Amino acid sequence: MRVTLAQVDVDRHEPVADRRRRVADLVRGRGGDDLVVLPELWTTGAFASPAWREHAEPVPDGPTSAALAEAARAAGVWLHGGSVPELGTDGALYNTTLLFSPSAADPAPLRTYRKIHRFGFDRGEAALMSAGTEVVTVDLPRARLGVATCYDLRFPELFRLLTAAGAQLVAVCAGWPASRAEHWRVLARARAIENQVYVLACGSAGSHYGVRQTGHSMVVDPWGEVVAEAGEGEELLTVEIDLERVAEVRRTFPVLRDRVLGLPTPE
Ligand SMILES: O=C(O)CCC(=O)C(=O)O
Repeated sequence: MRVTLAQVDVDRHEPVADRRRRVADLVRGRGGDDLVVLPELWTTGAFASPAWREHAEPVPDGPTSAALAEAARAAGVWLHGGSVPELGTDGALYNTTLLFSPSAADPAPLRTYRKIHRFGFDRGEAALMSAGTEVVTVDLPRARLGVATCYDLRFPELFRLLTAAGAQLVAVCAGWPASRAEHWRVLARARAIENQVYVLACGSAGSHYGVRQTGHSMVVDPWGEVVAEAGEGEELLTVEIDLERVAEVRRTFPVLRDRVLGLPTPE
């Protein structure tokens, strides 16, 4: 399975509409991939709280959903479209991941995940956005993908629920600050090791609203090895994933079977 993490530079000086076009073009060029993953809140920037409401969009009737759905179909790829500030029908804002199937004939061409753990303690996202409540997995043609966003990475119980729901890969879109780059690296590996899943951790590049981004998107295998890692700038990180590796690690080192507190063992 060929996966590309698109570590987009989210510069506040690039107008949102221009970046939307640029990213849709980038996706359109990814024919041959099985899955493309974008970062968190890449239209505005993950720390651009003053701009979120202005650029919030309804889902699925907003401009980013339309542009990405078209691009995913044109490229014939599954697309994890990172996340956008969603304007809910209740008037609230959500940090919402958009996942597109390449087929318009799919009965559910767009699935969504609203970020559960909001960052900022009592400021920023935690104050301005509402929390999602649903744990989401999506069946790709050859694998079950779990979905998490940025700060969610700090909550192992979410990843355990995704694993119990059968996820073999977990995509984490992020806008992780460079000041905590080491946490990004360690937590992505920890979530992969403890759940024996691939972690596809896609961050953004650049600097916006005074927050320099970590970059360093990475693909971590179910043994915790970093199989590919980006630098700090905008970059496409493409990697071939061997899904057999999940079964192999779980078979040869069956730690998930030894859990005594809680959830059922995944298949
Ligand atoms: O947990 C962190 O250190 C960063 C989280 C974050 O930036 C976010 O969720 O937007």
